[in-house]
Amino acid sequence: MKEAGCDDESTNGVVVMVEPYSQTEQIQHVIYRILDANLDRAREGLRIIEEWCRFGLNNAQLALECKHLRQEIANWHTPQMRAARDTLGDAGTELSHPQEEQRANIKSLLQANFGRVQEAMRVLEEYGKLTHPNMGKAFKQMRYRVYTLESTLLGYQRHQLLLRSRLYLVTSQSENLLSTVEAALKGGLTLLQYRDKTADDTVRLEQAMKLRQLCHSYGALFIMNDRVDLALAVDADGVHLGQQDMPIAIARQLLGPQRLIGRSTTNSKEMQGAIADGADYIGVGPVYETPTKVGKAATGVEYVSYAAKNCPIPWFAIGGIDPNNINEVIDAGAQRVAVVRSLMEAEQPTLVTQYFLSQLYRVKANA
Ligand SMILES: Cc1ncc(COP(=O)(O)OP(=O)(O)O)c(N)n1
Ligand SMILES: Cc1ncsc1CCOP(=O)(O)O
Ligand SMILES: [Mg+2]
Repeated sequence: MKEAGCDDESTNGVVVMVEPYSQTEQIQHVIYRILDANLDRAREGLRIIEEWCRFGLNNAQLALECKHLRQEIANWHTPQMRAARDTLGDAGTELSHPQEEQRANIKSLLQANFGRVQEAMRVLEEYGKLTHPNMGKAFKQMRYRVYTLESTLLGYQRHQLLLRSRLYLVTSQSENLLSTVEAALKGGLTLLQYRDKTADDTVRLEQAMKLRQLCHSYGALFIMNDRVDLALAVDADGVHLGQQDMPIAIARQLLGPQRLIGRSTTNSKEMQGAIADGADYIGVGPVYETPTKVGKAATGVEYVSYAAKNCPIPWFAIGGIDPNNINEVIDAGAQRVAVVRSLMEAEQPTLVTQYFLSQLYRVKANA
């Protein structure tokens, strides 16, 4: 800010005090500087997000929304705001937080930039109200568009990762729960379901939270078995629901469109129902009888062949699948499988994961 009253000019030896900037002008100048800095900040953040939508996800629609937002922001950037810029005199240019120097992965890079854009828009909304009657309203609307963009982008990334996942580990109770899961993640696992039918909710919550963090640190998806409430509580990527669990429509209302919902199916009728209800993926089985699901009749590989010909959404053959019969399941048409004991009871879960994946990647994915 210019110091008030310090400018003077000499005319014919007579010192004439130049009218200092009025207080109103000084404040206006400061507001323009704030608006200028935050208009730039919002555009820069959006550009970083746009590059990922365009080159990382090949998603023209999301990239276009970033571009439209950037253009709309640019329309508010007036010459007076640009003229108020004083980079050398800006005490904030040297300030940076250690967290800004590090980004663990794309997810945290995107999160940081969404945060930056939303913060800048909030500043523009508030200070904009002092400058133009419509600026506050315009930036409020844009801020909500950015929230929607963030949630759409997250949902899109989840679906993409689901499509890429060939192996699904469903957990069982184990003293080595975390180390076994981590070993599988090291072998390339990208999809995990936490399943514990008997533990207290306090234990489930604690384990689910740890597993979600672990999965996300490896860039894998984390799904909660049976419980929509726990899925929300630990910010899971989705939930797996059986035929006796909550109806998909209600789960969808609670979870929103961006989280994944899986459904168990044992026959064509259940498969068609799950698809009609909007499941993101289905379980197909138990293919073989299994002590993990006592009393549930095996469907045989015939149902796997039926799914291969008729299921348009991602599906996972499940039930009694192990390294000895995986090729029989693949020959029946499976491209994705889910297992419990084969990994939870493996001596070397990393190697078994790698073996399963090597077999499953031999076949091309359709859905
Ligand atoms: C991938 C996958 N498929 C099927 C199931 C079984 O779900 P459900 O029938 O609800 O039985 P429980 O797992 O709740 O005992 C599953 N969990 N995952
Ligand atoms: C939960 C579930 N649903 C159908 S089969 C099954 C259990 C599969 O376990 P395993 O891989 O140990 O046979
Ligand atoms: Mg269930």
